[in-house]
Amino acid sequence: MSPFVLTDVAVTDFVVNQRNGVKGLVDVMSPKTLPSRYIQLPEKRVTTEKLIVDNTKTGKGCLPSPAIPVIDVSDWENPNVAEEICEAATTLGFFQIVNHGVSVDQLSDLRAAGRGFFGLPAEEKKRYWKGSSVSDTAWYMTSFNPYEEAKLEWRDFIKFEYRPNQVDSTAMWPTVCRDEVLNHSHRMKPIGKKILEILMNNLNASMDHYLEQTLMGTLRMNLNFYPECPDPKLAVGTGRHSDINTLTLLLQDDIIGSLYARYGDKWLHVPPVMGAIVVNIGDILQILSNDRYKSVEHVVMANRFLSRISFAFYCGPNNDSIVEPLPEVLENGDKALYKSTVYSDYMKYFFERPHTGKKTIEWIKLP
Ligand SMILES: O=C(O)CCC(=O)C(=O)O
Ligand SMILES: [Fe+2]
Repeated sequence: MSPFVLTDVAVTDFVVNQRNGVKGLVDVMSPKTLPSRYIQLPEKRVTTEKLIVDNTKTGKGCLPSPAIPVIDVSDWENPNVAEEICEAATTLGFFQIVNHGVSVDQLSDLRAAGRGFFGLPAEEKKRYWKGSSVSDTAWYMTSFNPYEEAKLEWRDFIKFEYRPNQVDSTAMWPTVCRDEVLNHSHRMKPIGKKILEILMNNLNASMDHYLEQTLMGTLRMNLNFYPECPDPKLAVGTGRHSDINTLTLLLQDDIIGSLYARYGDKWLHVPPVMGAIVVNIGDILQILSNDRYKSVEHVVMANRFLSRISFAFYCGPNNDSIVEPLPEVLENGDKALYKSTVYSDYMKYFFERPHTGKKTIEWIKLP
């Protein structure tokens, strides 16, 4: 029996104000039903009728279901690789890559280190709470923006920001995962660069120093933790959003598939593939390419019996970068679809609100 009644006020106080996170709630109170603070409005839930069913397995329907492509990148110079990447970026906005050079063991070590962080005593994790973190480049938080959200997301996370020129910026990162997080970013950065080069090449834009600063001048990583949830159908792990960067390289759990990408008015499963990295296009690539590349909404469901961890490596612009459609994509006389925006303003708009689908990019869309 829970020692407290899990009213909205009590949950907010324990999870947010006392900084225990949703993992703290599960560890200490083991709720048998979903507290109402987490019961999403029906339109925010991902229910089975909104999922795309794989009709190749059921034998129903005549058209095959779309599927997120899995691209073998063992030879980056193979023209098929560029073709498949550009095709996925212009259609589904999501693909997975395999044979990228990071081993299954290295990925498992990262997962173990990430679980190590979330498994720390609450008092230890609280030291990183956003707004009063002991590190100015690492913040721990629950949900997404709990001070603005009507309902909370069933997730805790820690965000790391890489500042290459600031020598000791990682000194205060949690030692339980610092080296693995740093190693992972060193492995992901060249992969992100390769993919961005391919995507820019396809737009006839050359990746000079200036463009590189806009595409990947700032690198960040989110470690997301989704505890077991008493009623996943009513909750959401990460709410509907598109990423506000250029490119995300995501390591998801190797067994539990909880990530869904928008396809029409339905949700398409992004299944776990052994050793794969999920890649998705962010809003800034959609803006730079004037809608040639698609930043696709996605959502993460919670799970009943198992916790899940994911690692999102984000390539994005520097705060003072101006984002706008590239001259190369407007050369043929196309009208710019987005107004010029300073990236820090774009981020502010996103982070000041709850997760709300594609609202941020719509905000700068020209009439
Ligand atoms: O947990 C996941 O699979 C995805 C998380 C996500 O969308 C994000 O961190 O931007
Ligand atoms: Fe995302």
